[in-house]
Amino acid sequence: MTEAFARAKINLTLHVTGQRPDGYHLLDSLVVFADVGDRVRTEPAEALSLAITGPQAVNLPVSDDNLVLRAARAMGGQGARITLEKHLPVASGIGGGSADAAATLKALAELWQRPLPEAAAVLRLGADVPVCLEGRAVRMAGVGEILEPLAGPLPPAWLVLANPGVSVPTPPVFKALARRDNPPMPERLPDWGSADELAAFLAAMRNDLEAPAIALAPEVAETRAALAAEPGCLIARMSGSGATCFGLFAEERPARAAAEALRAAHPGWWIEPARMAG
Ligand SMILES: C[C@](O)(CO)[C@H](O)COP(=O)(O)OP(=O)(O)OC[C@H]1O[C@@H](n2ccc(N)nc2=O)[C@H](O)[C@@H]1O
Ligand SMILES: Nc1ncnc2c1ncn2[C@@H]1O[C@H](COP(=O)(O)OP(=O)(O)OP(=O)(O)O)[C@@H](O)[C@H]1O
Repeated sequence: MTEAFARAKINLTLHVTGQRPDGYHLLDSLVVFADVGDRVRTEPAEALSLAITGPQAVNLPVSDDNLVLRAARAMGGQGARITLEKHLPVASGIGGGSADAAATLKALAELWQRPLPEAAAVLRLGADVPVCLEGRAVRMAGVGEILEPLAGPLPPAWLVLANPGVSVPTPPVFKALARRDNPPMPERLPDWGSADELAAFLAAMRNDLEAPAIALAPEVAETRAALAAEPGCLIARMSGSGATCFGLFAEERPARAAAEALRAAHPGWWIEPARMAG
């Protein structure tokens, strides 16, 4: 049996800087990971099969186009019994499907003793799959295929992730963008010495998909404001194409307290405190 962890991907910034002739958008994004996610387990079997368990399984019926099965097919046509333990909300801007695809590639590469698919095939699974396969903080550019390491390690920090329970499909959010030629981040990213310094940098940056996402799902604005109002929250913003928002905290204790308070105030929301992972 092999197993891989599919960590949530968080876009601390997401600048949309252009559009390719094929319609895909050019991005400039500071991507980190949060220590919360799905689990992919694989066992040898004659045929390829998928079972989905876990608290979010109710929102993801097994289908042939599940990213786990698409990833397995991209690895070659052998058999395996795959179990996906689903914790991340579906279509929520934290790359759950992409993280599952990347975890499946890793778990099957080990089970089948085969190499990973070539970069183009990985990207075809989804724009976020290359960064999820990389699995550490990077500056992401192109349509998601250019991954630049950061100058130094990220400062220790905690994230509180909050999703108001609305699923937001990605294509309409890109479509609703007012401008597609927004400025990128500075050419050189600073070497942040603390969570406060990181927050100050983020405050001058953007997620360009936030305004179009709020136009489609106004709950995003409420979620961001609820996080921002929690004591110790240094900055709050939407991740990816939404609707999940993150709050950045310097310490574990206020992050956990914020998550508890938000759960009490919004029983229908998905809320998780997690260490920010570099
Ligand atoms: C918004 C982000 O989450 C930021 O990390 C990603 O760019 C989206 O990654 P993803 O969900 O893996 O995206 P895909 O499944 O490849 O694409 C979904 C849809 O999003 C749009 N899309 C995605 C990535 C990109 N660079 N430009 C786009 O315009 C396209 O309409 C595409 O049909
Ligand atoms: N294993 C999977 N987990 C989640 N969604 C999946 C999976 N396989 C296929 N999908 C489909 O992919 C779509 C996007 O799911 P995902 O959870 O990755 O979105 P997201 O969090 O918005 O991603 P991103 O941050 O990359 O935009 C959903 O509509 C879902 O039906």
